[in-house]
Amino acid sequence: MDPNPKHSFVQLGVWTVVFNKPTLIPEWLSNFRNLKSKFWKKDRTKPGKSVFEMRTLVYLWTFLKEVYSLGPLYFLVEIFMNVWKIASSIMELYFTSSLLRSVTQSLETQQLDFDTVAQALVGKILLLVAQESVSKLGDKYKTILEERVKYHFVQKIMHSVLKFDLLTLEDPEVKSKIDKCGILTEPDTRMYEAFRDLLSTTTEYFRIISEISFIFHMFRGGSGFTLSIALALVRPLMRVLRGGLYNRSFVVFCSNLHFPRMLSLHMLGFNKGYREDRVTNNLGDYIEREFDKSRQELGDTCTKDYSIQWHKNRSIISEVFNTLAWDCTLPLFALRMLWDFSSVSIDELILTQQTSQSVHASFFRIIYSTERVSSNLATIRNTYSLAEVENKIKDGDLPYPLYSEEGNHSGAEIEFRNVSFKYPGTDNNALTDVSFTIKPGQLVVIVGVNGSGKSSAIKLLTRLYDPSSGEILLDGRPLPSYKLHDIRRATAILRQDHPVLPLSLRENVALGLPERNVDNDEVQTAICQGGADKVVQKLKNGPETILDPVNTVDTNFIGDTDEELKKVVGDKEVETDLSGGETQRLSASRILMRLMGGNIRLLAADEPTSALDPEGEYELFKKLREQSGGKTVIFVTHRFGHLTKYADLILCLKDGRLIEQGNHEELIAADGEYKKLYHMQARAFIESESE
Ligand SMILES: Nc1ncnc2c1ncn2[C@@H]1O[C@H](COP(=O)(O)OP(=O)(O)OP(=O)(O)O)[C@@H](O)[C@H]1O
Repeated sequence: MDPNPKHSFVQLGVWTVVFNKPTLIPEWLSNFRNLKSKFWKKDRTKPGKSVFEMRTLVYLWTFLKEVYSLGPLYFLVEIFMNVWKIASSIMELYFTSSLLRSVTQSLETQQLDFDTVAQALVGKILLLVAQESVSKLGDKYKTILEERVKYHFVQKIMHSVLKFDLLTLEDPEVKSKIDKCGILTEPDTRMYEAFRDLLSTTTEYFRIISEISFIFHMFRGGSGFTLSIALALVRPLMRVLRGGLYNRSFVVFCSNLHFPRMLSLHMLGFNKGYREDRVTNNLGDYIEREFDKSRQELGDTCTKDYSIQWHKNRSIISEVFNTLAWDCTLPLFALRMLWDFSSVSIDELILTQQTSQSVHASFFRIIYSTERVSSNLATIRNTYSLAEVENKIKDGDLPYPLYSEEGNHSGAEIEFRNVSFKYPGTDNNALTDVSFTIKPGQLVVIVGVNGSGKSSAIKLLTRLYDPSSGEILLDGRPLPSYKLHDIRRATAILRQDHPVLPLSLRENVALGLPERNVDNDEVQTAICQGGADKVVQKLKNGPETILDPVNTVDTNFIGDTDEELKKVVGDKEVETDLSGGETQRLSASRILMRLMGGNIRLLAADEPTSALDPEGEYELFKKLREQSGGKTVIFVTHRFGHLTKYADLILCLKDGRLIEQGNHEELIAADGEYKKLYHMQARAFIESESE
C-alpha cells in the first residue's frame, strides 16, 4: 500500500492499523460533526452552503410514534424509568451528602446528632430499595416493549427487502442499507436499542444539568462547586483526548503473511468441508509440516486481537496520568493542605470526592451515549429509507396473460429482437445482437459451450435483468409492459443449483405453488414424478423432516456422567445431507408441482440435471415434457442428444452470439457448430454410459 501522508500507521504484532493523522480537534468531537451531517446536507446549488434536511426528523418522529403505538403503557413506563433515573440520582446525591455531613459533623464535634444521621440513613436505604424495585419492574416491561419493537421492525424490513428484485439487491447502496439494519443472520434488536439509546442520551443530558444545579446549590456556588466539577471532568476529558481505538475510523490488516497461511492450514485441518479431501489425499502430514513452518516463521510475533494489543501499546506517561485521573481528589486536597493547612476541612474533602465521582459517572455516560446517537439515527434512517427504495426493474401495467382465452394454446410466444446484454459492472457482453422467435407451445433446446450465454438468455426471460439494448417481446408485446408478478407466476424456471430450503421436505416441494395451500396427495405426486420419493423413504420423519434446520441447540457436556443429558439432544436439529442429485430431484419435484397446479405458460430448465446420471436425466426430461402439455418449453443442457430429436427449434450460442438456429436435421445438414457439439456430447454420453 502506498503511504498516504494523511495516514498514521501503528504496528501491533501481526496487525497494521491505519488511521487518519490526529487533528487538532479530538476525533471524539467528530461525533458532533457526524450528528450534524444527519440533519444538514450540502446544498448542491450553492457551493459551501448547507441545507437543513427534514427527512431525519420526519423519520425520527415516525419512529417514536410507531414505538408508542406498539405499547403506549410500556412506552410511558420507559419514559418514567428515565425520569426516575434523574430523580433518583439527585435523591442519592442528597441523602449521601446529608449522611456524610451529619456523620462528619458528629465526628468533629464528638456529639451525635441522632435524628439527622438516622433520617439520612433511612432515606438512603429506602432509596436503595426503591431503586432496585423500580429497576426490576422496569426490566419486566422493558422486555415486552423490546420484543414488540424488535419483531415489528424485523417485519417492516422484511416487507421492504422481500419486494426487491435481484438487480436492486445487488446494488451496493441497497446492500449496505440492508447490512446496516443488521438482520441478515437473525432478528436483531438494533431498532429497540436505537430507541433506548436516544431516550437515555436525552436523560443523561437532563441528569447532568440537574446534578450540576444540585451541587451548585449544595456548595452555594463557592469554590467547592468549581473544584467538584473540574475533578469530575478530568477522567472523561482524558478519555476524549486519548481517543480509544473505536473512536476513530481505521483499517486494520494482517501484514505478516505467515499468520493468514497458518489460519488457512488450520481451517484445512479442522473444517468439516475439507474432511474428505484431507483424508483421501493424505493431506495430514503436509498440513502439520506447513503449519509448523509458518509457526517457526512467525516466531514470537503477537497474533492476539489488535484491539487487545492497542491498549497494551500505550505509553507509561499516558497510563500514569490516566490512573491518577481516577482519583485525584485526595492528592489535590493533600497539596492544598501542604500549601495552607487551614483551608481544608474533612467535610469538604468527602463531599467533593463524592459529588465529583457521581458527576464523573454522568459525564462518561454522556460520552458513550453521544457516540451512539449518530449511528442510532443512521439505523432509523436506513430502516425507513429502505421502504422508499424503488426496484431497478420497473414494473409494467398489463396483466399476463392478457386474455385468458387467448387463442387455443397455453404456451407463451417469445421474440428476442437484436438483444444485447451486459451484466451490471462488467465490460463484456454476455449476449450480443441475439434475435429469434419461439412460437407458442414449441420445445426449444439452447446449446453452446460454457459461457456462451445460455443462462443469461433465460434470466432475461423472467426479467431478472433487462437487455442493455434490443427488445424482448412476450405474446407480441414488450416484456416490460407486463406486471412482473404475473410474468413470474406464469413461468417455471428450473436451475441446476437450487439450494435446499431450511423448511420441511414437504414445503420444499409445495412451494412450487406458494399462492395456494396444496394437499398432501398433490405433494406426494410431485415428489414421485420428480424422483424424490427415494429421499423421503430415507428420512425418519418422512416429508415432514426439516432438511437444513436452524441450529438452536447448545450443549456443554463435562465428564462421563452426562449420558442421560446427552439423550435430551436426541435427534433434534439433525442435518440431512442430500447428494447433488437428490437435491436436484427435490427441485424438479417443486417445478413439477408448479406445472401441475399453476397457469404456467413457459417452462425453462437450465441444466437442472447436471448431477443426475444419464438415465435419471432422461427420465426427468421425459416427465417435464409430458407435464408441459402445450406450454412453451426451453431446455438448456450439455447432454442434449436425446432431446434435440423432439425439439421444434434449436438455438446454438457461441460467445454470446446466436450462430445457428433450426431443427436437428437442418443443423446437422448445416455441418457447423451444432453438429460439432452434437458429436462431442454424444461421445461423452457413450463414454459415461460405458464406464
Ligand atoms: N452474474 C454475472 N455477473 C457477471 N458476469 C456474468 C454473470 N453471470 C454470467 N456472467 C458472464 O456472462 C457470460 C455468459 O454466461 P452464462 O452463464 O450465460 O453462460 P452459459 O452458456 O449459461 O454457461 P454455462 O454452460 O457454463 O452455464 C460469461 O462470460 C459469464 O462469465
